[in-house]
Amino acid sequence: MQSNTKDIKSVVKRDAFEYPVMESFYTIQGEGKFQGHAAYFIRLGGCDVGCHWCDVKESWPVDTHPIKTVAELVKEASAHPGRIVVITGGEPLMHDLNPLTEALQEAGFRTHIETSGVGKQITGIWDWVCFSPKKFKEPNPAIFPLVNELKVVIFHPSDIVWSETWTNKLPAKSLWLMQPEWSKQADMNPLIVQFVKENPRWQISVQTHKFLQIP
Ligand SMILES: C[S@@+](CC[C@H](N)C(=O)[O-])C[C@H]1O[C@@H](n2cnc3c(N)ncnc32)[C@H](O)[C@@H]1O
Ligand SMILES: Nc1nc2[nH]cc(C(=O)O)c2c(=O)[nH]1
Ligand code: SF4
Ligand SMILES: [Mg+2]
Repeated sequence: MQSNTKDIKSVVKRDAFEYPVMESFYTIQGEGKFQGHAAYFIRLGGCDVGCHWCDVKESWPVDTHPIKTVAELVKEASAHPGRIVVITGGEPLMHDLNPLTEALQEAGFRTHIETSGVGKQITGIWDWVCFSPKKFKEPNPAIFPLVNELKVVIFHPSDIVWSETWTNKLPAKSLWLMQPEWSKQADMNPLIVQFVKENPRWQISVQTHKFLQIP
């Protein structure tokens, strides 16, 4: 009885936990292994990594976005039939993702994250971790054993060589993807195609949602 009361209290507290949310939307995962699958995206505000080619710079401020609770986010996601929730940003690891991911999994969702790995702590319970390291800020090495897919954005030919510096840190089963920076496709695609043909452990990820003109 005592412990039951305590459990209810901790769930109420968890469901009241708050996040800054730039936007949330039901769409098709455009990138990586789950490309083509329906998913609910939650884009949290806040990022201090500073990628000059970032396609969502509006997400960078941490304190200008509407605040939502775990309960509100789970309810919104539950309004759609898809059972994957992708937590992205901004840099989602700026926040404690344990309350949100715990509640989402309890509600029957798969929890996926898009992250640069930059954060003091690696929080959350994950079914799929997409790790996209950046030259502009070192990731927290605690993420390495959790990585399911490495996704390196290729802006310059030197990024192809740099991509290979990450692979030996990651689980043997992880997928290795190169994704052309959106504005550099004409120059980077031929190089990536050539590289993957010669190094078939690697795969290409393109931002298919942008071709489909969906969020
Ligand atoms: C906007 S970020 C948010 C999540 C996290 N901050 C990160 O960088 O992984 C989501 C994904 O988009 C990629 N991305 C951002 N801008 C891009 C661009 N201009 N071209 C290609 N990929 C891009 C990131 O590398 C990341 O894999
Ligand atoms: N459709 C769609 N797929 C995505 N995959 C990763 C995205 C992201 O911005 O994290 C993204 C996005 O913004 N839209
Ligand atoms: S880490 Fe992600 S959100 Fe932050 S600037 Fe880079 S691409 Fe954008
Ligand atoms: Mg995006």
